[in-house]
Parts: sequence; C-alpha cells; structure tokens
Amino acid sequence: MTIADVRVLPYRLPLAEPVMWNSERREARDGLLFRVESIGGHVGWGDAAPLPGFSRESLAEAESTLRDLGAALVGREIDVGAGLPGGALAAALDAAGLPASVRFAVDLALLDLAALEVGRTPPQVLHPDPAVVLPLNGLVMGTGDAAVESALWLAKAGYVAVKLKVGRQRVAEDVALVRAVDEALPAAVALRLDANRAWSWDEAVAFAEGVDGVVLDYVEEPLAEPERMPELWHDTGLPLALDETLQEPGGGTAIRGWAEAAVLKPTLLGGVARTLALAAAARAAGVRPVLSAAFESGVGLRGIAALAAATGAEPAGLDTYRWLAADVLSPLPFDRARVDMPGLFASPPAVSIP
Ligand SMILES: O=C(O)CCC(=O)C1=CC=C[C@@H](O)[C@@H]1C(=O)O
Ligand SMILES: [Mg+2]
Repeated sequence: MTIADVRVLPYRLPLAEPVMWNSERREARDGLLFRVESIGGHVGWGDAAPLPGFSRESLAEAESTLRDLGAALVGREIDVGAGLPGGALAAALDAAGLPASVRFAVDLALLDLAALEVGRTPPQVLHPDPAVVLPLNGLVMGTGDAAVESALWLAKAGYVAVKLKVGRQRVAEDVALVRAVDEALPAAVALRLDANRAWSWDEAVAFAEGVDGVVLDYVEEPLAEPERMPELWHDTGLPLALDETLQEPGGGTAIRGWAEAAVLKPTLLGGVARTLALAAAARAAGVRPVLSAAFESGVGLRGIAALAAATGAEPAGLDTYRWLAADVLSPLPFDRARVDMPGLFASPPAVSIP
C-alpha cells in the first residue's frame, strides 16, 4: 500500500472529574490523533497521549516527532504488514528510538490500516483466535465510604474485577478500606490494588499483615524500592504485579515467576510490538498479562482493547474511559463492564475532535 496522507490532530478532552498527575490537578486530557490514509482511501488511526508524571516525553516532543515521522511516511510504498511486529518498517522504527507514546500512535495507525487492507479486524490481524468478549477492570480513585460505594456500583454494573488505589493514606486506613471493600464485594469480583510505589518495606509488610485472609487478585508496584518485590512476595505471600518497572529500560527482565501479573500500558511501554513481546514473555513465565490504559482517547482505548483481545481475556484496565467527559469517537467505543469485540470493530471509527 502507498501512504497518501498523514495528519497529526491535537485534542483536549475535558475530564468528568479532576485527576492528579505529577502532583498537578488536571481537568483535561491532551493528546494527538495520528491519521494515516492509504491511496486506496483506507484510514488508520493512532493516539499519542503522553501521561504527565508517567511518560518520559512531553506533549510538545511527541507532537514534533510525530509530525516529522508523518512527513517521512507520505508517498512511501509499504507492505501491508510492514508496521506489524517483525515487519520491515517496525525494525526501522525500533532503530529510531521513538518516544513511547509516539511509537504507540504509529503502530496503532499502521495496524488499523493493515486490518482494513486485508479485510480483518485489528485483533484478528494480531491473533488467529482473539477474545470475543473482553471483560474490563473497574477503576476506583477515591478513599473511604465513597470508594466502597464506587466498588459496589462497579460490581452491580457487572465488572468482574475492581482496582483500588492504595498508598495515599496511612497503612491502617488502607487496611480498613481494603477490608471494607472486600466485605462489600461479591466473592466473584476480583480485588486489585495499586500502590504506585508508595510504601517503604515496613509499610508494605504491615499492610500484608493487616489484610491477612483477604483474597487479593494482586497489588501493583507496592514498594518505593521495587527491586525488593520478589523478597516481599517470598516473605508475605502477597500477590504482586509489575507496572512502572516494565516501563524502565530493561524492565522486561523483571518478569519472573514470583510476579502474579504484568500490567502492560502500550502508551508507556512504546507500542504494539513491544507490548506483545512483554505479553509473550509474561505468559512464558506463568505471569498474567493485563492490558491497561493511560487515560487515552477512545482511539487509543480501541487499540488497547485490540491488544487485550489478542493476548487473552484478562479483565483489561480500560475503565479510564469513564473519566472522559467528551471523546473523539462517536458512538463511544464501549460504556459497559464488558466489550463486545466484533461489535467494537464492526465499522471504522467515526472520529471527530470536540
Ligand atoms: O489499570 C487500570 O485499570 C487503569 C489505568 C490506571 O490505573 C493507571 C494508568 C496510568 C497511571 C496511573 O494512574 C494508573 C496506574 O498506575 O496503573
Ligand atoms: Mg499501576
């Protein structure tokens, strides 16, 4: 196929409620859509949305890199699979060392385009038998009674897993919150926690002792000293998940049998091929790959859903969608606890920037 036109379209989406990123209160989410059109008239969409405090690149860096790349792609003749894992263009993009969010946008647009060219859906391009129904992980941001109520609301709405943020209050308060949520939730709903490296060793051990008897699906990145996670698992039995560790250079080597899950965020990891490689490494080590969002627009979330469906049917961290008060997609790519994958990809996305 020949690339006829490439556009970089900045967006700013209002958030339904403010979120703290990088110790700053944000009321909107900024990102860039990457639109790639082939001479046949097919259009592939990608999303570059650096997350403040988590991404290494700024939005301005992402935008200038994406514009340069777009200019270099126009007029090029590429094989349909060139941008996919193992493809010729993928190797050149690897060598370019692009910012993670930029690489995700490019990978996603080329995957979208490849799917249209061969008459399949993106998950079908990535896997011969992708998941048909994708369960989502419900996200709870607050603490106290409000958090217990949100968790209950999510369970009633049909979410099969709920993730609570911990490490933002005293350990005793976190223990009380986790116990209250555990009591309120039906046993079939998995309880996940995320401490974002907030705890010292002693705090993590005190937490593990405090929640003894509570069945946890896993705790993401409990320790300020992340290299001690295997020791924490060994000493306490707390099931642990890797997240931030995987985003660091060489972080994939941390995927070992002690970990329960690997949380994979393509926007922060650097695209489709890298995410799929980490998912394969996780499976090989007996670690569950859990695809997750970094508060992208519907275009990015649609792509992460494709990756999740191609790597299994673990409840995916796409509930960030509920934080967007407006989106670039209409209708919404999903608004429930489960995504009907064939439905999501039944037609090309209708994109417009609000
Ligand atoms: O993992 C999920 O279910 C949703 C995404 C999510 O919780 C996060 C995305 C990006 C940064 C953080 O706010 C947080 C995380 O650390 O996992
Ligand atoms: Mg996390």
